[in-house]
Amino acid sequence: MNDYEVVVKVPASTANLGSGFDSIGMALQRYTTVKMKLANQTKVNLIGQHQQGLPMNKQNLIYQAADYLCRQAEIETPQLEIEVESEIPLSRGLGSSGAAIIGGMVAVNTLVGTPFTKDEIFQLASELEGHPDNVGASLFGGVLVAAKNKENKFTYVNFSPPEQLKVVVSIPDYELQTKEARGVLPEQYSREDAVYALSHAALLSAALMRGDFKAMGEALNDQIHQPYRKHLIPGFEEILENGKNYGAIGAAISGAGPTIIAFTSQSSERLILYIKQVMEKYNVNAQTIEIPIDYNGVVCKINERTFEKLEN
Ligand SMILES: Nc1ncnc2c1ncn2[C@@H]1O[C@H](COP(=O)(O)OP(=O)(O)O)[C@@H](O)[C@H]1O
Ligand SMILES: N[C@@H](CCOP(=O)(O)O)C(=O)O
Repeated sequence: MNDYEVVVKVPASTANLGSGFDSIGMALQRYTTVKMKLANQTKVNLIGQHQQGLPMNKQNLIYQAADYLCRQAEIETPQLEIEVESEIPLSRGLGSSGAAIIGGMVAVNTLVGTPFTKDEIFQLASELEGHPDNVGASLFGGVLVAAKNKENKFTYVNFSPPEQLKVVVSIPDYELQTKEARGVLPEQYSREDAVYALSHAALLSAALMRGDFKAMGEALNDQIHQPYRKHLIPGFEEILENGKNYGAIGAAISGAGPTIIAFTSQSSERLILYIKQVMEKYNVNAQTIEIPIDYNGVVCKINERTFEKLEN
C-alpha cells in the first residue's frame, strides 16, 4: 500500500457511433477527475454540479470499481478517501459511468502497488460496465474498437481518428439511464439486420482508420439500437435525415442517448446552428457545442503526502 494521493483524469466518451453498438467508442475532452488516498474510514467528496444525488459512501460507483479491482487482485480493499470533480453530465450518453469506473480502477491500482496492467484493467472495467466501448475509449483515448469472445474476454484495437474529424454534440437537459435505453432493445435480430450491422460496423472501423469520410457517412447507419431508441430522443430522426445538408458526415445517438452526436470535417458553426434550430422546434433544452476528441486517454499522477507524513 502506498501513502500518497493519486490523481486520475479520465475523458468522457461517445459509444456506438451509430453502427458500432457495444463495440466502438471515442474519447472526448470532458473530464472526471478522481483523487484517491488511503484513509481510516471510506468517504467520498463530490465537487461540482454534475454529481448531485450520487452516494458519498461505499455505494459510489468509483469505490465499487476500486473494490472490484482489489477483489480480482485478491487484496483486501483499503478504506479510501475519494474526491471527485466531474465535467461529464450523468446519464446523457457521454460515458459518465465508464469514466467513473476507469477513475476508480486506475487510482486504486496505483495505490495498492499496480497489480494489473492497463490491458488487464480494460478487461476488468469492461466486465463491470458490461460493454467495452465507453471504458476502452476513456482508458486509451482516440477510437476504441473491441469484441467480446465466448469466454467473456475482450480484444481491442485502439487508434487515433483523423485530425480533420470534428464532433458536435447536442446534450439535452434530461437524463436517460443506459439501463432503461438497453431495456427497449429486442432480444433477437434477423439475418438481414445482422449482416447490415456487421458490414456497417466493419466499414466504420475502416473509414475511421483511413479518414474516408464518404464511407463513414454510410457506415454510421445502424439497424441494431437506434430504430428502437429514437422515440426516446426528440429531434434525432430529423437530424439524422437532414444533417448532411448542413455539413454533417452523419449523425448518431451518443451511447444510449439522449445526447445526439454529429460528425463533420468542415467548420462546425453551420451544423451547430442547424441542430440548435431542430432542438428548439422539438422544445428540447439542449447544449449544442463542438467537443474536441481526446487522443490520450486516462492520465494518472501521484502527489506525495510529505506534509501529512510529518504530522503522523
Ligand atoms: N462521477 C461519478 N461518481 C459515481 N458514480 C457515477 C459517476 N458518474 C456516473 N456514475 C454512475 O453512473 C450512472 C450513470 O450511468 P449511465 O446511466 O450509464 O449513463 P452515462 O451515459 O452517463 O454513462 C449514475 O447514475 C451513477 O450511478
Ligand atoms: N453500447 C452502450 C453504450 C452506452 O453508453 P452510455 O454513455 O449511454 O452509457 C449502449 O448503447 O447501451
